[in-house]
Amino acid sequence: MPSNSDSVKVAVRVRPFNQRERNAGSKCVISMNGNSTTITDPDSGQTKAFSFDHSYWSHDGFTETKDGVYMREADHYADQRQVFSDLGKGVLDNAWQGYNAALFAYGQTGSGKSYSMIGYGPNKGIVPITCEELFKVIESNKDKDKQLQVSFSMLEIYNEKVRDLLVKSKAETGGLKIRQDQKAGFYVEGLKHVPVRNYKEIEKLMEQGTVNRTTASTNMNATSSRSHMVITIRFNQVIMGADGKSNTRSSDINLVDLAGSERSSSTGATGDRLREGSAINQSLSTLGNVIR
Ligand SMILES: Nc1ncnc2c1ncn2[C@@H]1O[C@H](COP(=O)(O)OP(=O)(O)OP(=O)(O)O)[C@@H](O)[C@H]1O
Repeated sequence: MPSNSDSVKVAVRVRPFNQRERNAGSKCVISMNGNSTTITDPDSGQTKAFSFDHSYWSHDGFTETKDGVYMREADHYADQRQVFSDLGKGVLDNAWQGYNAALFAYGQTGSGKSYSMIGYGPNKGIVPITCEELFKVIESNKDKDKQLQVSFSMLEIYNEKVRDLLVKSKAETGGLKIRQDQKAGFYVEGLKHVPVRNYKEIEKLMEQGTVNRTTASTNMNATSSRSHMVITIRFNQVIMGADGKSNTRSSDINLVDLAGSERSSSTGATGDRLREGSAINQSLSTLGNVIR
């Protein structure tokens, strides 16, 4: 990360109630003011405020068009574009300067991670908007001495096993190996990095990967992701020098949609779902330790 910006930024987002919460007559205990998020204990009325780099209110203040687009109606509503402008854009700017960047979506199951990262239907999330914006700039490049190359990979970690989401067949056992190289750092052996020439190609790969990703319905979320997903956009800028030698500036943008933490009593998980849930919770707590 460049030294003139904070190396870590944290944002929270509150989504609208889902059907289950509406049926239960739930009351919203979160309020937001600027970057501050306040939680109120519904019994005692006690409040606790937290400050983040961004607090996004997406609970209400919008209408849904007949095409299914969530449109801002009130000023306080944070739409997908705004979340991209604050978070995805910084990641892109860093990539242009040759820095690696990572964006994680973390939260309880059903809290809206996949919605923010990938999006549903016409409400595109950070990942597709970032890719779209990247290619807009690439396509406007008129510098003949600068070649811009992009490749795309997409993997999931399901029950502690790494699987390439751009490969259709689900290997019964095994999974890809994570290795460490002195120069390249950590990498996944055998993972496909597909060269892409335009946004349409990325969109197609992303659709394919999303279909291959393991999801299932639980009591908490009808479209619950049962795996952690990592999309890597590798961006190379090959710059021709006056001496005829080329210089490559390379950066990886890692976009991570984690599986949600869950309580088996709330998700109603048994069998496979329970096994997945316990792998998810264990790996999230390990990730927490690593970050700490
Ligand atoms: N900001 C939002 N605006 C409107 N709807 C949202 C928003 N965030 C989430 N939703 C809706 O809430 C539901 C759950 O969201 P999502 O699938 O993104 O959760 P998740 O955190 O990825 O869950 P899991 O960890 O179980 O995969 C979806 O139907 C999604 O469309």
